[in-house]
Amino acid sequence: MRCAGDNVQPTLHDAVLRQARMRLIEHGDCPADGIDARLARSWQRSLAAGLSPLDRVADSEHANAIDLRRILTRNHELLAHSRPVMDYLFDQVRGSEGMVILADQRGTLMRTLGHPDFLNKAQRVALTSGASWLEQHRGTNAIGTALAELEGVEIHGAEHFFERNAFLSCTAAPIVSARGELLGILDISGDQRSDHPHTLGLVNMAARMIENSLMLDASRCQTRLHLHPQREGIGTVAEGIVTLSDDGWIVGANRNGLAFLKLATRALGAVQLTHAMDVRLSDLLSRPLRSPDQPRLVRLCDGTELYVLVQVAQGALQIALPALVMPKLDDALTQLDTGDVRWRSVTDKVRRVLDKPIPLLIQGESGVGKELFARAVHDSGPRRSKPFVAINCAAVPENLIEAELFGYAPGAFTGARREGSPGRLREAHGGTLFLDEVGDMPLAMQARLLRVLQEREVSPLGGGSAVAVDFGLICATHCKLREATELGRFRSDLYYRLNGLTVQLPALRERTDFAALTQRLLAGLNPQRNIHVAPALLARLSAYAWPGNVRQYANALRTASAMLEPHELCIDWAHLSDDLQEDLAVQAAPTAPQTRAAMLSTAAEPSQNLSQLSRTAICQALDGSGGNMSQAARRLGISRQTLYRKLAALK
Ligand SMILES: Nc1ncnc2c1ncn2[C@@H]1O[C@H](COP(=O)(O)OP(=O)(O)OP(=O)(O)O)[C@@H](O)[C@H]1O
Repeated sequence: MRCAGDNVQPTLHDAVLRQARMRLIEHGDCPADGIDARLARSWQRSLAAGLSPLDRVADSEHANAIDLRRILTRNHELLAHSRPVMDYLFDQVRGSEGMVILADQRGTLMRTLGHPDFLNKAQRVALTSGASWLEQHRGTNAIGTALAELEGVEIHGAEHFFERNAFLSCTAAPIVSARGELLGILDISGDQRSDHPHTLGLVNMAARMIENSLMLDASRCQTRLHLHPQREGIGTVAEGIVTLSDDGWIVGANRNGLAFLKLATRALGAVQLTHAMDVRLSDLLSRPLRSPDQPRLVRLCDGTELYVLVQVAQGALQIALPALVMPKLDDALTQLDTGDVRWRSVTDKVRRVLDKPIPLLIQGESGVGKELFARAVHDSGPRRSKPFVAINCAAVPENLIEAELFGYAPGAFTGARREGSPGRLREAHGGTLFLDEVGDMPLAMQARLLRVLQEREVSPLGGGSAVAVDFGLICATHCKLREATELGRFRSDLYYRLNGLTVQLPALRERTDFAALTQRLLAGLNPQRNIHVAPALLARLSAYAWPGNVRQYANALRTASAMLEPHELCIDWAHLSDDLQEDLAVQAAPTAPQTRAAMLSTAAEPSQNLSQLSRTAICQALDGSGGNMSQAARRLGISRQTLYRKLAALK
């Protein structure tokens, strides 16, 4: 077995391998020494999955046509960017009767290109679209083992766990996104007699080409840095690529980008470029205006020199070059933007209507920040010096909402203030009226509101002359208002009046800026202290579903911050409340480090319900601690008593 980064070494000596294999078949165990450590780990994982070298694989490990179509649709971008590279790769291996394979992040084969002579043999061992090549289904194999080890691997002949795969020689490399998420696996397989020592290098390079192509496509509207220690390295497959948010955070990078800047994946979204490079952002971004296409020499903070070619996005110019281009755009909307793609696209749309009399309808689950966003819209627009009046339509009792909104004349009803009330709509005059949970407004009130919006004047309850009002209108709802109109719960004429521009804020579990958002929340909660979350915990938090969205997460961080000793700056398991610890523990504890996307997609698998996930996590923790209950409980982050309780519930 050879792995990425290894010097090309001779494969395992045949005799040692044969002996180890005999032991595997005859005694069902794997020798601790003599064979490559990664191979031993993989054989052990295969044994732990209950496989035996002479097994046949169940047909159920093959996606049906509908599932396969779903997988292909979900991965259409990966497939599109892989296609030219796979075709090129196939040209290179055509002579050696091999095949080129693309699998998704769960090891399901999505596209195979093969020599007709070899395809027949491949079909017999299910090297065909739809088949799962996860280690737990097919034992040690390049695709499954590359997924488990998250690096490029070669598996030759008898190194395969299943006897029936021993005629194969396979080489696979992971493909990861600019945010470090595992996207899929690229593989070259062939007859083991035609194995070539350079295949691992070829597959690794092809995977890098696919990653770069995906990244360049996805970052068309972002500021991008192309880096290399040599000027001529820029533009080659060996270049580093880094993307920046408009205010200078490093939000994406290919592997070489991270390596050149000496950063780990967890730095994405959490580190400003100026912390990695000894350069001012405005200086770096102004240079391309003067001399486009000219790389410049830049020093990292440790003195290392790199050539950098900058491709500037429009927004970044606005942020970084106030004097050169336009006034500084550091408003409330910018401050809320921590790099999530959907959040940013909502912000961009809203900016276009900021100074226009177009009502805004904000949709999103409870706690995603709809009111915060509405306030930021107000604070960033031309009405910012006038009042922002927020009314929660679900919270005001139905019999009071009319008086609350429209005001009333003196003595209009029993219990009313003697001097009357102007009502919240008039309070909002000149500024912005924010109607939260507008979908919960009683139908009678909807008719009155519609009249006010049409006539632009308010008549107080109990008489008095109508008063002209002028306000910007922002509404928010956690339900889809269009559906409420179809059910007759919301007037469609009012819906069309409110719905000038409708935007949907993403749920926390869908956001791609978890690390940056965490830093922003922590900075807001603890302005005097530079508190951060331990990287392993951050990965678990980012994989959690957060049903209460940012509200729930901000509260969890507030509590955890309060648990820190005065000298502590790092939030870890021990600082979380017990219920959150338990919630995090029941989400699957992966055997290999997985990324947020991989974990989310595992969580989204309908066949894996919560109790199955809980069972998996507990079994893995017990396995990993050799049955030691205290150790397993610590791994899961729960008490020993809770572990006993959960085990009893599983029986
Ligand atoms: N991007 C963010 N940065 C900082 N805090 C946030 C962010 N988003 C939400 N919050 C915090 O989360 C909490 C909920 O936000 P908000 O009230 O705006 O959500 P909402 O979507 O209007 O919720 P609901 O639908 O339940 O009214 C607030 O305490 C807010 O400060």
